[in-house]
Amino acid sequence: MGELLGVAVLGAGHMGADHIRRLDRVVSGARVAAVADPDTARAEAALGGIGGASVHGEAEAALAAPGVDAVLIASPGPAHEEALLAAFARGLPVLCEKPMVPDPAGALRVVEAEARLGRRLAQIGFMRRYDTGYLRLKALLDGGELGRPLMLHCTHRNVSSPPHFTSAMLINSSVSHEIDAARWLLGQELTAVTVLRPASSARSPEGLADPQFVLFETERGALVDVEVFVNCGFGYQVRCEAVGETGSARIGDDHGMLVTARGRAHEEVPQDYLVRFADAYDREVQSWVDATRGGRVTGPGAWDGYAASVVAEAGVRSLESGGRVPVALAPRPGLYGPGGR
Ligand SMILES: NC(=O)C1=CN([C@@H]2O[C@H](COP(=O)(O)OP(=O)(O)OC[C@H]3O[C@@H](n4cnc5c(N)ncnc54)[C@H](O)[C@@H]3O)[C@@H](O)[C@H]2O)C=CC1
Ligand SMILES: O=C1[C@@H](O)[C@H](O)[C@@H](O)[C@H](O)[C@H]1O
Repeated sequence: MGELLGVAVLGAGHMGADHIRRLDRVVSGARVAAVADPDTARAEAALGGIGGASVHGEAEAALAAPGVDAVLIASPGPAHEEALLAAFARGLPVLCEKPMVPDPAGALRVVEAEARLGRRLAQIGFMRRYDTGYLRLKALLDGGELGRPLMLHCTHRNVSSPPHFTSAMLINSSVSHEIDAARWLLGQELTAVTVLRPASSARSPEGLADPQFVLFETERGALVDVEVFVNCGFGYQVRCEAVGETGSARIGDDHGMLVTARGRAHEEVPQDYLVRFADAYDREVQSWVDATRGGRVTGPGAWDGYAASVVAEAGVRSLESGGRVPVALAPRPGLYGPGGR
């Protein structure tokens, strides 16, 4: 490694471009060494003239480029397994956007490959673990301030969904964040899932089951409900209320600016995740760079990515059947420790 961690960014779309900007201008200790995207013009545009970075049409070529010490995967979910395994084969540390691998069998292959290496290389991009509100909620829960946790009530609304979005992606892309946040906040595995379909919004694309209502059960009897609505049209809203035996706490109402002008006051509502979670992404990537430069892996790992995929897949089956679907995780390899979350 040179003075700075040389990062290969795979995928230069919305998230990839934002991470390239972040690595170049926000985070310290790293530089963009290579970018791969089948759309090389998009990769060039995302780089926007950043010097010293090579552009490639294939991920493998970026991993092999000079000066690459680590990898940030921001390609679409189905491309993640191949990229993760290629990074492992080269011994490169990885920050992989969620979902780690949408298909649980593929996610398990990633866990097994990392376990065979005998050391952790992957951090998964569940950035809510770096959001100030979520961190405060976690501290309250861990400190026993709310008593034994009984319920989490979650809201996840997007202004609109991208054209390729499917009904399953409301769960395995959007709700994957609540799945990870619930496991982390409660320190419990999710054991069953039931998905209900209210009437779809007339504003949502034809055929998309949107909104959905998702109910998770946990291993110690808590319940987690999630309203997910990805074409709500009115704002990006992510809320979470924890209810315990002795108190409750809610996050997600205090984002945006309070504007007072011409005798009226209104609050600005963020329109997307890049605004709402900007600080969390910054902290996530800085923390990954710092840990990687120190030869460590911290934050959510491959086991968390795998667990999220299994729970999400159970959710998709419940969406299709309308019934309650139990969650069955494979045995956890020793590499991930007994807590694993
Ligand atoms: N943490 C978060 O809040 C968010 C995470 N994401 C995740 O980030 C990832 C990317 O999402 P977006 O940027 O929204 O998608 P996007 O569609 O805007 O960009 C994906 C890019 O990857 C490129 N690509 C396709 N196959 C590739 C391959 N094999 N190797 C390298 N590049 C490839 C595409 O040409 C495209 O430029 C997904 O996993 C998504 O779930 C997306 C939005 C927010
Ligand atoms: O990860 C994300 C997107 O992929 C997903 O599609 C959105 O619903 C989430 O709000 C966003 O954080």
